[in-house]
Amino acid sequence: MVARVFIDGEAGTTGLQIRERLAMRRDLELISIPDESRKDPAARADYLNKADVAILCLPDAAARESVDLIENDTTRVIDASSAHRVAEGWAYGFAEMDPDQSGVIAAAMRVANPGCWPQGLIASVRPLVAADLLPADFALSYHGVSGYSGGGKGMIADYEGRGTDANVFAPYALGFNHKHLPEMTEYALLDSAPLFTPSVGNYYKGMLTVLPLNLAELAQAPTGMQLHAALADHFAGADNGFVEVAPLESLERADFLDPQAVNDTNLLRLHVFANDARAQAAIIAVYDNLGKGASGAAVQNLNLMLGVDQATSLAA
Ligand SMILES: NC(=O)C1=CN([C@@H]2O[C@H](COP(=O)(O)OP(=O)(O)OC[C@H]3O[C@@H](n4cnc5c(N)ncnc54)[C@H](OP(=O)(O)O)[C@@H]3O)[C@@H](O)[C@H]2O)C=CC1
Ligand SMILES: CC(=O)N[C@@H](CCC(=O)OP(=O)(O)O)C(=O)O
Repeated sequence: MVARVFIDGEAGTTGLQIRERLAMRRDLELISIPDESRKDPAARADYLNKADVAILCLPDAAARESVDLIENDTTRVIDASSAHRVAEGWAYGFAEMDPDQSGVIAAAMRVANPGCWPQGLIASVRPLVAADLLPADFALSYHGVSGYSGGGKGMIADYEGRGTDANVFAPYALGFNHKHLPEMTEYALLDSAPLFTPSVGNYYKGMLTVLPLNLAELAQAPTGMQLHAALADHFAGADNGFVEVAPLESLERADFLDPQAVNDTNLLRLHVFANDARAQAAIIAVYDNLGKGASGAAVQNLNLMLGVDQATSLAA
């Protein structure tokens, strides 16, 4: 059976990228709403209800509306917005998060695609808490830089309008209340939210996140080798995994740490750096905000839900 896939919000940044990634697929039929009715709830309801899988690439309120417009019990949903990431009845769409998470996604009717910032944190922290190397109440800070496409069409137009006059590096969320905090706390297995200071750079896409670890605060500080081994073991077992762990390093400079290093792929690459004598370490994640951070992850989840092999179908 050829699955019918509807992208609600296909004219947006994430939606367009998903459409491009699916354009050559013969195992599914992309059903597209006419441009003039793309914001008409009645027309959207029609497409949502005739789709086998609906991928929501919308602001949160519109994504909630789409779910309410589904009247049957057959349309499966992948929501790229942050509306349902900690909601009851939704599977969290980070397939490599746990060994059985890809199976949970494969069986789900409702999948919440992860936020771009949470993925770097969850990949860096969850395996360490699960392995008892970090306590759940450890005070963490987390920062990083994202290309401006992370803010969607509005931010793209703003940055491209200002060109080289736009800030090269712009910290934000300095009210310390970013909307990703609940999702980060829950799936990184933390007792409370990290101190999160994201920033936007004046380039289109690609992310680099940093989790500094002041391990001297722990009675039993894990070594860099222990941190690295826990992450490498965790992600070595992931089915269809797109998380890679680079070799353990202790470097003054690392030119390969470029937020754009894995653009146009679905990879999330983790790097571990440590100085055991000081009991200090940092875990750095590099990924494409429109790849593993959004559209690539949505296609990965779609493949899991349709039982399609990632290697042959996820071109990126
Ligand atoms: N960009 C990224 O890196 C990431 C984005 N996401 C999430 O994905 C979702 C989409 O983001 P993104 O693609 O960046 O955003 P964009 O602003 O680029 O696209 C959103 C699209 O939704 C359309 N839209 C808005 N309201 C409605 C409505 N009521 N009915 C139908 N369509 C509507 C917009 O229309 P119009 O074209 O007229 O504005 C636009 O085309 C968001 O929830 C975002 O938070 C998640 C992870 C990363
Ligand atoms: C650079 C930038 O502004 N990024 C967005 C997050 C993009 C993303 O992850 O989207 P969701 O919010 O749907 O998860 C922000 O921080 O709000």
